[in-house]
Amino acid sequence: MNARTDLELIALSKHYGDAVAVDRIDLKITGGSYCCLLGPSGCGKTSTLRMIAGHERPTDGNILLGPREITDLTPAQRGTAMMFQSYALFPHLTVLQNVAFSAQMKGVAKAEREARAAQLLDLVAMTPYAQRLPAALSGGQQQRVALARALMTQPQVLLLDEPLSALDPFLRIRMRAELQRWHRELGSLPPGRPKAGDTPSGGRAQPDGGPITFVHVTHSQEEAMALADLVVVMNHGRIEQAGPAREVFEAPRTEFVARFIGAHNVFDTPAGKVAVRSDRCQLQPLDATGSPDGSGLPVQVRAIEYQGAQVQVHVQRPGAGPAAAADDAPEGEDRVAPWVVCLPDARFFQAPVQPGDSLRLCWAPGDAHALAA
Ligand SMILES: Nc1ncnc2c1ncn2[C@@H]1O[C@H](COP(=O)(O)OP(=O)(O)OP(=O)(O)O)[C@@H](O)[C@H]1O
Repeated sequence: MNARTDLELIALSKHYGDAVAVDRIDLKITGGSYCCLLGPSGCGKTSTLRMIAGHERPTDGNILLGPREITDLTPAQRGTAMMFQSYALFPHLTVLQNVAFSAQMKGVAKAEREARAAQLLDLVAMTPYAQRLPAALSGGQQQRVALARALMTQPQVLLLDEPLSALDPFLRIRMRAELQRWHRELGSLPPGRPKAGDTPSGGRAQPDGGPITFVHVTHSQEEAMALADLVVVMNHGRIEQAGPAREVFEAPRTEFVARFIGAHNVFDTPAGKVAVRSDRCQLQPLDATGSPDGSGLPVQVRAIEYQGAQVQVHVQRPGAGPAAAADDAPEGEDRVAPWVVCLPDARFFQAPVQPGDSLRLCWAPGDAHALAA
């Protein structure tokens, strides 16, 4: 990786009056990687992104891009570009003119800026729409144009604020694959030939057609896991955990991460709280001995959800009423009971269970992952 383009946040904070939106976060994002900032509403993701972009002034801390301190630079000087949630295209300009606009403002010659804009429209598969106005495009098409426009400044870091949230679920999944492909292909694009005087002080983005870093804000764990090399889980302005998607899923550090990333159950044990993946939990007859180490607890089936390839069995402590179950459900999750056992459909239908059945929920000791207190 190109050490020149690592993005580093050092003790970065943002306060709005008395409210602490971002609380002394430290984060290093390797140049060329795909990073997702993930967390519930209000956890400080957008504030962090806006500070990197230069749209929000940090209360404290520093931002480095490669060897450059960019904390106090203007957005245009940083080597970053932001793609906004509302694609904010100019309605009276064609697609090509929208993409070429920033270069036009900098005085880049028409032929040169349109050649670069055409190259980016090709990347996002929008060449046939170059002469259309934004109003004649679908949401997904507008998003592609917005992306091409952000890339026109040849940023070292592309900042994406909930880029898929306005799309329908099918398009969202398609665009996920597209984002991955664009991220991969951008590093191999020729850098273009900006005119002398066209470059911001301190260096030009993608100076050698090198890797581009994507920083993508989302509240969807599924999106983050599908896209990111580096998943950064935030809560109350702090980073709860940062690591590769698989590491965060396999070894959530805290109860918050285990619950937010989903597909985990959290249990109180004499040794402290542990997380166990829902697909590693098992249901046995109540009189079974449980796990080899004797772990496991009596539960009652509360609901069953058939999901095709798998079946989710929602369970709770025996006798706990619906209200108790709802209280136990983690914030932001719509579970009907505190724990979920996720079974392959074939296994479930070999020995189906019913709501009201009393069973033992257990797990292998090696599948229990200790959580930080
Ligand atoms: N301009 C502002 N003035 C005052 N408080 C703000 C401002 N912008 C954000 N906040 C507060 O800072 C906290 C973090 O907000 P931020 O937008 O960074 O969170 P987020 O994780 O991006 O949330 P969402 O997913 O809802 O966009 C929230 O409590 C929010 O209300």
